Amino acid sequence: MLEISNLVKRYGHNDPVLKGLDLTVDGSSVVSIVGASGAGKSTMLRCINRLVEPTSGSIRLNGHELVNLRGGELRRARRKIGMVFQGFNLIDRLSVMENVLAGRLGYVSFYQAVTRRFPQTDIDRAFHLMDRVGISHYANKRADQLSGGERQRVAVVRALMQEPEILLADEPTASLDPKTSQQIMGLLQSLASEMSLPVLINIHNVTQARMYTDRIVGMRHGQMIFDGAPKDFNQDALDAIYGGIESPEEEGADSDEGHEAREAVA
Ligand SMILES: Nc1ncnc2c1ncn2[C@@H]1O[C@H](COP(=O)(O)OP(=O)(O)OP(=O)(O)O)[C@@H](O)[C@H]1O
Repeated sequence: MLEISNLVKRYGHNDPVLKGLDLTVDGSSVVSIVGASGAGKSTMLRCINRLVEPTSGSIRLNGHELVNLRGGELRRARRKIGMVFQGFNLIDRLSVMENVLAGRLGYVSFYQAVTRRFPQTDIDRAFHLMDRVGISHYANKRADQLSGGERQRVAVVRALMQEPEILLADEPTASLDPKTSQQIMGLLQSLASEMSLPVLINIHNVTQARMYTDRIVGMRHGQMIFDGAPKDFNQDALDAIYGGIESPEEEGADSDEGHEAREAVA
C-alpha cells in the first residue's frame, strides 16, 4: 500500500508545486493522475521514488517511510519502486536482455554487475516476463533496433525485474502512436491485476485514463481536486481540472489539453 500524506514540494524559494497532497493506493489498483501541464503530476511521481526530494510530508510504501531515507536504505527502498518513463530510458547499444537484467542491478553484487554474471533465476525470470509481454524473441537484439512500443515493453519488463511493490509510469504512452498506446495501457492494466501490483500512471490522455484505469486523480496547481472512478469523471470534474487554463500561444482560449479532455468525456 502507498500512503502519501501532506506532501509538499517547493523548488528553491518558489511557491510550492505540491501543496499538501494526500493519496492512498492499495492492492492492484491502476490509478491515473491527470491535470494540465505544470499541475505537479511528475513532481509527485518523482517524490515517491525520490528522484525529487520532498520538502515535507510522508510517503509510506507498505508501512516503510521513504522520505528522509539516505544511502543504502534509500537504494534498498528504490528497488521496490519500478518506474517507466515517456522516453523509455533504455541503453540503446545494449541488447534487450541486458537492458532487462539492469532491473536486477540493485540486487546483485558489484562483481556480478560489472561482469554481467546474473544468477540463473534472474535470467529465467527475464525470459518469463519477456514472454509475457511478447518480446522474448528480441532478447539478443539491440534496444535501438526496436519500435517504440517494443521499447516500452522492454522498459516495463526491466521495472518488473526489480520485483517492485509499486509501479510508477510517467507519461508511458506519450511517445507512442494511438494503437500502441492502447496496447501498453492494456498491458499495464493486466500486469497490475496478475501481479497484484499497484500502478500509478501520470497521463495526459483522458480517454485512456478512463478506459484503462480503475481510479482517476485530478490535480490542479499542486492540489488534488478530483479522486474517483472513471464513470464519475464528468464535465464538472474536467472543468475543475482544466477550466480556464489558458494556452500560452492563445491568450483567452482554453488549452489544447482542456479541449482534448473535454472531447474525451463528450
Ligand atoms: N527541477 C525543477 N526546478 C524548478 N521547478 C520545477 C522543476 N521541475 C518542475 N518544476 C516546476 O514545477 C511545476 C510542476 O511541474 P511538473 O513537471 O511536476 O508538472 P506536470 O503536471 O507533470 O506537467 P507536465 O504534464 O507538463 O509534465 C511546474 O511549474 C514546473 O515548472
